[in-house]
Amino acid sequence: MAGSGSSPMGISFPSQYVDQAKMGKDESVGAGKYTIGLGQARMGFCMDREDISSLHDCVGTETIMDKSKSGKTNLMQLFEESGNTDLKGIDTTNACYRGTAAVFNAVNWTESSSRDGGCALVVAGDIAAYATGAVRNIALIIGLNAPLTFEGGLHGTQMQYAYDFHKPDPLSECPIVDGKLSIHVMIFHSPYCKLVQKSLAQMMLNDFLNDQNTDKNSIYRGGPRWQHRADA
Ligand SMILES: CC(=O)SCCNC(=O)CCNC(=O)[C@H](O)C(C)(C)COP(=O)(O)OP(=O)(O)OC[C@H]1O[C@@H](n2cnc3c(N)ncnc32)[C@H](O)[C@@H]1OP(=O)(O)O
Repeated sequence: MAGSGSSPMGISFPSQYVDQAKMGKDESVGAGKYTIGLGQARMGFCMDREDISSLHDCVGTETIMDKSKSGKTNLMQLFEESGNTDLKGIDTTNACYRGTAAVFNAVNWTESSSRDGGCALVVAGDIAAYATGAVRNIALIIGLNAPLTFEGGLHGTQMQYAYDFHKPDPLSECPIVDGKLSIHVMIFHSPYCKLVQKSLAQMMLNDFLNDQNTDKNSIYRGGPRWQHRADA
């Protein structure tokens, strides 16, 4: 069986955004804090007429609409015309990891005996219903013989107890986020672009350091330049 993975993929952002260079100037911290330091040009946000469902959220989410109704039921409206009600799966709700978990669940289902033909659809979205953060939504179709395949057994997981998201104030609708702690404990995630670049760079450096090949300097052309980081 050829590996399962993603075929078509779509990503959407709300049309409203805060220009990050302007925000830096307005806050008197300098344009570079957001554009260079956090690596982002625009930060999208929802208007008061939008919620996670208007972004077509379903399987993996951090944000449950009205904290009750499942996003999956909203997505089912897309299948009414075809009369297809036979769609398994439910919302997977968790902080940053919910979309990734939904993708792994879809890959596992695709490769399992539960699969009865067809593909899995993963729709992951987040409207960042807390004090700081950006809005995004992504949809993937997971199936067999996909051009972008997942290599089974090659991903690792690290889970630990942490208090970066919590809700100590019952009068507050939104949780409190300790951003510094969050980016420290969730090593490889994407609240802003620069963290993704840094995470990939660290991964490449680890690969370089662990590589036993004698000619690794030619394989990782930038590697030796960063050796000092490991030596420090
Ligand atoms: C579902 C989820 O995604 S959960 C994610 C939840 N977390 C979030 O949403 C994160 C929310 N954001 C935050 O908490 C904060 O904005 C943080 C933690 C990302 C940044 O903290 P702040 O104190 O505001 O910024 P800080 O002073 O650390 O500056 C950020 C970077 O910009 C750099 N910087 C600051 N000013 C400038 C400037 N003028 N020019 C260039 N770079 C600058 C800093 O050196 C720093 O770089 P570094 O991280 O490589 O050290």
